[in-house]
Amino acid sequence: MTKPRTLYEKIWDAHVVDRRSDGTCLIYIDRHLVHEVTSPQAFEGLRVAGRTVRRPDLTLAVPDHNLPTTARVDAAGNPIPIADVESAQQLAALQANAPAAGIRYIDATAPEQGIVHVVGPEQGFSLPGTTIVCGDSHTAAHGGVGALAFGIGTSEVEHVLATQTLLLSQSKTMEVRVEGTLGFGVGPKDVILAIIGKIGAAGGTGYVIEYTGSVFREMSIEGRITVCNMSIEGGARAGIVAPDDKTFAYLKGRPMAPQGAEWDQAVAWWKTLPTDAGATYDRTVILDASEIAPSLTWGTSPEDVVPITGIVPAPDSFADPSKQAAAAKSLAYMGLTPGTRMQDVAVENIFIGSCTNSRIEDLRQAAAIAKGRHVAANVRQALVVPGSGLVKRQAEAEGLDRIFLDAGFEWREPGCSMCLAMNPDKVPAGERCASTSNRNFVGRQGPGARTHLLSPAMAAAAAVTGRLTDVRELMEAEA
Ligand SMILES: CC(C)[C@H](C(=O)O)[C@@H](O)C(=O)O
Ligand code: SF4
Repeated sequence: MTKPRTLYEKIWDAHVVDRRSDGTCLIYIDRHLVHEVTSPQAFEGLRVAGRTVRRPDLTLAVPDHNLPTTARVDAAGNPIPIADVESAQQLAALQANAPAAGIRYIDATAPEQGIVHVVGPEQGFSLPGTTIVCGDSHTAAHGGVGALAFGIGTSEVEHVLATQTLLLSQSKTMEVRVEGTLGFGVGPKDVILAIIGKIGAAGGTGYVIEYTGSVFREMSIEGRITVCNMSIEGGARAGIVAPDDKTFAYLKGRPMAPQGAEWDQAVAWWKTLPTDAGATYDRTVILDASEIAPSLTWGTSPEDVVPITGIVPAPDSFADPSKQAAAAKSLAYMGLTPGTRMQDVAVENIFIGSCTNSRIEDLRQAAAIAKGRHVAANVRQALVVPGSGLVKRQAEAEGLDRIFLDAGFEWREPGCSMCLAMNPDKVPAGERCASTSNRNFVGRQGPGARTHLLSPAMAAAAAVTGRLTDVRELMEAEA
């Protein structure tokens, strides 16, 4: 009998091309996603070395980070030039490099354009049991469809373009099990914030996390992608949920998914992937679903998590002296006083978007709160940025754009937007943003910007009240 293995170990073993004496392995890469920020130097490296792209058919390129989210074509249908010189250069490089290498390139003006981590699963490019890389730390998102997916650096991007392989050491395995039923108003974003709050921003270092338990079995694929997306914020190399019937139903018929007999063969293999009974993980962390509240961050690390019913913590409430110092610094940057109720904190900016929370389900949840209400007078920017053109169209078909526009939100074109300050969407210095993105680092949304990470429903609730708000109050009001 073969030794029982975890999901991660099965995918790893299936992709080993060569084992080196030092324990590292050459791993075959099934899928490579490419965006404009981390690819120009990689393509340039290939050119200088006189190398070509080995498997352009396994590579997909789409611009997202540097694109403004305002209209992309003028009234005559011509592309509107990008004002920022560096952004324009990176975008032009991708637009030239990808097609020249025979790589499918989704243009900024195409309906399928979107954030690379939204586009992959949506196109059926990201599949269970595959190894997926991208020069982007949030590649772990694709673990939501049962892929082993992780971010790589620009030199590795070049290596994968040239060889379709990567030299890696195997990670340790961590099981994060959440059993039980999530409470009213609690969703995937609250679950991952609670997990990171528990394990810490470095807690996953050296591990690939498998999310197990009834909460993830019952969770939609969109929700699983949200959870896996933020694995990196818990320090992990990747996060993954075992593929199941929900995964297969989500992927079936997507443009780049296998069809016909190939589909049946693929499903048969995917069904063998879940962790075997008796397999062991290097570490297991257990959370009780009923103890997870609608959550958000107060500081500048994704581990700085409190329930919305909580208060801004005092630095001396932390045991570890280095955490005490970090908390004091965070609070100064965030302009917060210990003891303040989170719900008394006013916000001037709202961002609903990013590869964490810009899929259709996210927009539906935000719209359910925005419906029939209006953005508060003290809120100066309230952006809703769909993760892709296809999400945008679907939302429009469902009338969600009207709900947001009537409520005073802006309805934008797809892209990374205010998640990071690499395009015109920024939070002004000293202002606060209720954001559905995944990073609350100093300066992340613009120099001096103060970020509170939370769910789409909580962001919409903050928009209509003008302060951080327990979404359950607005949901109860509806009932
Ligand atoms: C620009 C890119 C390389 C970066 C990443 O690696 O994640 C960005 O997507 C981010 O979220 O910070
Ligand atoms: S949306 Fe944010 S986290 Fe996601 S890829 Fe873009 S910049 Fe990175």
